Amino acid sequence: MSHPGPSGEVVQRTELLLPGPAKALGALLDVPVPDLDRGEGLPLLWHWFYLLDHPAQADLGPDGHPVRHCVPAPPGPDRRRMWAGGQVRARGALRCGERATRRTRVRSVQEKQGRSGPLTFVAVEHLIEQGGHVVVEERQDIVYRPASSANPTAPEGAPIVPAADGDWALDVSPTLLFRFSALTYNAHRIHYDRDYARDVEGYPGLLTHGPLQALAMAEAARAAGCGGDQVLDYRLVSPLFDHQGLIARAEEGSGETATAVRDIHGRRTATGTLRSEGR
Ligand SMILES: CC(C)(COP(=O)(O)OP(=O)(O)OC[C@H]1O[C@@H](n2cnc3c(N)ncnc32)[C@H](O)[C@@H]1OP(=O)(O)O)[C@@H](O)C(=O)NCCC(=O)NCCSC(=O)C[C@](C)(O)C(=O)O
Repeated sequence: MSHPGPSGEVVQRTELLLPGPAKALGALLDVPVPDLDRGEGLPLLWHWFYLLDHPAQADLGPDGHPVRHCVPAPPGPDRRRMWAGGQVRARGALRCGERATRRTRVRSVQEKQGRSGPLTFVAVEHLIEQGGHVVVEERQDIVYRPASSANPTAPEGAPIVPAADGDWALDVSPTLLFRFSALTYNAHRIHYDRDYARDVEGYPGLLTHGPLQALAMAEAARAAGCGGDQVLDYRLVSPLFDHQGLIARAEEGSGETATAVRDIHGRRTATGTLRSEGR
């Protein structure tokens, strides 16, 4: 692996993809693991469990994310990092049993004014190559907010909206969030340290990871048989806390599959569309 450098630099990592992370994800989400020896490659978004950065403990900041020798680096001190959305395009099969290389760089930094205050959006590009071809092309939108920004509150007393036929539901417990953090080597404390999430960042509970919600949308589409879609565009539109459940749904339309995540009260927390390049 090349040593992580400052923003603008390309950070590269190569490894042999082993079956372990895919099997661990299957067990965590109770989803079918495809044939890892002879199959068509890993399902959409399963690359998130491979080619992970391993920052030095000494480089972690107070929120558990690295503050130096990392891409992206936070745009300033005392910022609150969130995963805001992104786009993932599968351009070929990513297979276990073969080496793969990921190249990462910051594509753009944009300052915006949101309802909740100033927002710095950092678009991070990841390209994964295997066998001489780019097989996964991804943009991750990471947002940084000042510590003084207004935080959402959890709606109280709203009626429960039960899961319907075809919904894909997860019980979001601290153990699920902890195991997802461990599988992605993500030490961000908002997902497992309730005291920190409440007292320092001001959230009413542990936050459900953005990638976990995106994965739920992709898995809902896979379970619904909306097969073959290779491009996912998604946004995390509102924080989802650990006591609020996670219910994903995917519905195939004429040009694309619409997908979303809601909490047990019906509040939408993520939206996405899946499409094939050819449709
Ligand atoms: C993103 C928040 C702060 C915007 O907050 P807001 O409501 O203040 O924004 P807004 O007023 O709706 O929009 C302002 C501007 O931002 C843009 N915008 C607005 N939303 C997005 C988006 N998603 N992606 C890209 N752009 C976005 C929007 O289009 C607009 O741009 P414009 O002025 O040009 O029109 C707010 O919607 C929010 O809190 N979303 C939920 C975030 C969340 O819960 N993420 C998952 C948990 S954090 C996590 O998983 C972390 C992890 C894994 O540990 C890790 O660090 O990597």
